[in-house]
Amino acid sequence: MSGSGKFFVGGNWKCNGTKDSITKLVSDLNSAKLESDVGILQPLFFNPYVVVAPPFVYLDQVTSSLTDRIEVSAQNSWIGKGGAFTGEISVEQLKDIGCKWVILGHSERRHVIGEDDQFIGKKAAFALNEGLGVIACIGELLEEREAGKTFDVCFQQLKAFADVVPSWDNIVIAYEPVWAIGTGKVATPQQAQEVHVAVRDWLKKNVSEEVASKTRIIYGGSVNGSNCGELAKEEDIDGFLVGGASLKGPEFATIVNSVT
Ligand SMILES: O=C(COP(=O)(O)O)NO
Repeated sequence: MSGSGKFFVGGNWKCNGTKDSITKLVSDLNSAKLESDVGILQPLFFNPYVVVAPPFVYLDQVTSSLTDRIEVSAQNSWIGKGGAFTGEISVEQLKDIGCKWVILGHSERRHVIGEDDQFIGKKAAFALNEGLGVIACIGELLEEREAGKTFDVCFQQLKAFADVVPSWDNIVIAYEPVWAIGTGKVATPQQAQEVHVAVRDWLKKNVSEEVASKTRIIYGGSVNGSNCGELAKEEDIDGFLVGGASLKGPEFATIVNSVT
């Protein structure tokens, strides 16, 4: 744990759920025992910072029913002010319904939808300027890792953020190797730690020592209630961005509490 004090656990629900299933998931989360409950002073110190990211259509349902121990994130946002942009959701609309965060640059936006580094970077800059926190995703494809290009790819994606963001104060970096997402093939603690160290070192060399030390770098890719403990022990793993396991309230609570 190196980042700014608090372990950060995000739940990326992706394109999953129905009104009923999300009502049940929210109920499970509201009744879960989370380490962050430990005393009101706890949030000032080392404890999980918890965020969940529902699909757009359920954001209002979740923000209006979820315990205030957990903050809500969008899974994407538009690159500028609202207006004639059919199908897009603006940052001001997300803030209007109580969103505090937005996930940007997720590999599914990069490799399924086709968003490029610069487009993602500009979205992040706009969201940050408008007061949302950004969970900035980076990560390599299997063939890129096998070609020894993991660091090159991650640094290129990082640079696209660094070139345009106004500040790093409200950014959490999520390292999510694409080959580990949804595959059950979780990175080993050593594999994840190696990239997290390289990312922190890149921040130190290209942004500042202060940003490098305070920015939380979280891991995503097949995290579950069984493997989270070993991963959480790594010095530079500051939390998780959880996909599939975040759709199961009790298991997500286990992951949140893995920091103890
Ligand atoms: O995409 C992910 C990880 O998904 P999984 O946990 O299902 O591998 N987080 O944003």
